[in-house]
Amino acid sequence: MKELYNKWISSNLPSDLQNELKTISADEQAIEDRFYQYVSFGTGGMRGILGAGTNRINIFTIRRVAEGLARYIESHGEEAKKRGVVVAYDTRHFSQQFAVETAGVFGAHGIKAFIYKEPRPTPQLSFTVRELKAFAGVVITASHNPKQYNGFKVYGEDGAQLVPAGAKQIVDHMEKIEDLFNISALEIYELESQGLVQWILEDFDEKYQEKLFTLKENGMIDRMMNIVYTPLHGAGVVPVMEGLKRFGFHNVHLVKEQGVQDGAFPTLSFPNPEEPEALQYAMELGEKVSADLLLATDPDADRLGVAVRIGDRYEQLTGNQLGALLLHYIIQTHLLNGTLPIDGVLIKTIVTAELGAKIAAHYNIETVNTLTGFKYIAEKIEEYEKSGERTFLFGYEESYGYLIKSFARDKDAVQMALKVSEMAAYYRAKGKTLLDALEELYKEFGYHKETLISRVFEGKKGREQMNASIDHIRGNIPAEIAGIGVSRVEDYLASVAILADGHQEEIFLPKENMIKIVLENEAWVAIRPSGTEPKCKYYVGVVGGSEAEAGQILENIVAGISFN
Ligand SMILES: O=P(O)(O)OC[C@H]1O[C@H](O)[C@H](O)[C@@H](O)[C@@H]1O
Repeated sequence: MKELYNKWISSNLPSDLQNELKTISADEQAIEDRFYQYVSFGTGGMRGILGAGTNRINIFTIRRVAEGLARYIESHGEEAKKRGVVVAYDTRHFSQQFAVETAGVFGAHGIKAFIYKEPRPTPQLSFTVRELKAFAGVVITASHNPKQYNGFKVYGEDGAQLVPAGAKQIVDHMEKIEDLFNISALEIYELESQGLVQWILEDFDEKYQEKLFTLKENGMIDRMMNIVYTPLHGAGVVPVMEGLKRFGFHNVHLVKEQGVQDGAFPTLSFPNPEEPEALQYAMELGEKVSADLLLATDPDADRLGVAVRIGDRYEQLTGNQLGALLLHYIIQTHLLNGTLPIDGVLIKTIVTAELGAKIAAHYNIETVNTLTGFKYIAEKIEEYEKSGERTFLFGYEESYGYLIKSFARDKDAVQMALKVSEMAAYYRAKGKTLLDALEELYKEFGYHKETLISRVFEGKKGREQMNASIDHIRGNIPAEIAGIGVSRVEDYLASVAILADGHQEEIFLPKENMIKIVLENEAWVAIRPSGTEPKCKYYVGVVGGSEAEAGQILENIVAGISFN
């Protein structure tokens, strides 16, 4: 470890990295943490803490992944190189610099880069890859992680994040790179003079807006809806504000403090719309202006958080709730317009609640479940589009990711900010809030309640402990939880589901270290290691005949799970 450290500190490093390494010269643990591995390439590409070392995000580890991707593109021939790569970035520290660095590495391979001049959302990048028929896409972002993080997401030619098979090829190329201080990268003036870079912005803003506008449904809806929007210092601000205006919403209030693009995220510690803290400024402004609806997008605007006014306070919706509401609304508008496809399909992840699936079934719409990660939803969209087998209606996951129109192939918080506003206005015109609409769904399909419990397992040792803990669960499946019998156990690593009578069914999904236990009362518990954070995630979902009953069942099940 010390050898690597010495190699780094004696290299020509930018001063911030040099200083960081100097200050930890006597701290073995800090050195080990920075050098014991390369930042891994997981669920959403490469994501990690900014700083010096192989296990940090810095220009060298960025060049390494860019080089791996460049070699992967090269392996697909001249045509792929010419089609090039679209590069976008969010507002984080170093995001723009890393984007330019990435283009420099591509340039050294003769691969053309189309770079956004300003921070733009991840779904806009996805759209642009498709629009330009580029071979790949990159977004420099760490999504909703805190300010200390950054990362590198990779997109394929269909505009979707790479699934493991593609990612593995890039990792194989990365592993063959011997010296990360020796990766060639062209300077920007060289890229420009050789025609290897094209800056993009307004044209694609406009094209994206035109596509977004296709989401707008006709009909009389209440345009006076009072909306507060916060981009949480991120890239959502331009397209969301413009899109809302074009949709006809004029009573929109931007949270000014968080409308400022700033990678320090000075007003909050987690720019994650799942966190109640992320909506705090929006709630304060909402109270001042009496807003009906609060919207929050994360720094790369792929996730959307929503809160609804109830009396003198705001209630935040969960991803499961908003997903179910959106699906129901989409189906209703299709029914009104007579456009509901007979082969329509809802795509959701296995850790997403079943309310959406029940609504879909009620309207004879099939639900397809995928592994966790929007990339798997996108993979299915592509598959159905190519085969013509089914018509994509809606895709969503509990972690605040949703997509309606497939011009983007990642969760799109911009599409959703517009659609949720339209949906809220539609209900408002009927004298209802989104919470009223949700209550109606609960009455019809049962009160669904979910929770997510995370246990942190830091470092190398932590990962081993976490895997051991999941293995332990796998080997000791209980016969009941909180007195309720187990009816089905799904082991996604063994690709098998075992029913209470011992009957077995094969699971046709890629293997993943995940277990789902389904109980006799429709409740379920799923356990999986996070692919983006050092955490083990326990997802729990229940159904009850009333809000109180569902709450009680949930409480009992959580108390009945043994977290060893
Ligand atoms: O649960 P993790 O592996 O940490 O991933 C966290 C989230 O990352 C992305 O946003 C994926 O699209 C989600 O499906 C996933 O829930």
